[in-house]
Amino acid sequence: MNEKTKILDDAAISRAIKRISHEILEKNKGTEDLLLVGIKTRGTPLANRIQQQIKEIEGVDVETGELDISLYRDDLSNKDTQDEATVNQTNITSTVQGKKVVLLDDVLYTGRTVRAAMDAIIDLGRPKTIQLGVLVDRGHRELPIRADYVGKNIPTATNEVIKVKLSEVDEQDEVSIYE
Ligand SMILES: O=P(O)(O)OC[C@H]1O[C@H](OP(=O)(O)OP(=O)(O)O)[C@H](O)[C@@H]1O
Ligand SMILES: O=c1cc[nH]c(=O)[nH]1
Repeated sequence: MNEKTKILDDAAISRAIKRISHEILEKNKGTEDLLLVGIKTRGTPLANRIQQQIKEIEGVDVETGELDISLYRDDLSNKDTQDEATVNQTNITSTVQGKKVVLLDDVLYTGRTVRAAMDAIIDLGRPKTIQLGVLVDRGHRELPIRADYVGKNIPTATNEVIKVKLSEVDEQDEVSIYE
């Protein structure tokens, strides 16, 4: 698989995260009852960076949590492959009851990971709302799911793959498209 185009560099990723942080505050009219939940792997640093931004803007430490969801997809280019997402681990120490939960992930594609994440949250209690923020929306949804906050919409072909790198996990911040 070869890198075709670099879509976002570290400055662009940083700007997108700052914008999303402001949008979360605007939509929710502040920080009250917010709970940021990162979907592993790279949704976790995304949630932490947004938490840091919100702290800088509002001076408030918003609660965070983490979900580990595996997607069993053997071949991204094979449309007939049966994908299923299962929750491996839930690391959410605060209650979700009455919270405004913001799920955060690096890439939104079929929507199956987010569907599993919503099921996991609802198993824990009744949040007031569940919202979704992603760094990249690459299209090709298989479920009626959309993101409330999007870093960048990147129309893709099904044989392409979006790779997000974040320095907490990878050596650098970068979003590229591979073919
Ligand atoms: O909308 P979907 O079709 O569910 O795809 C999106 C998911 O796929 C990727 O996760 P991946 O399973 O590659 O795990 P990783 O984040 O740990 O690399 C990505 O990080 C999203 O969580
Ligand atoms: O292209 C894709 C599809 C799902 N998940 C990714 O990280 N990239």
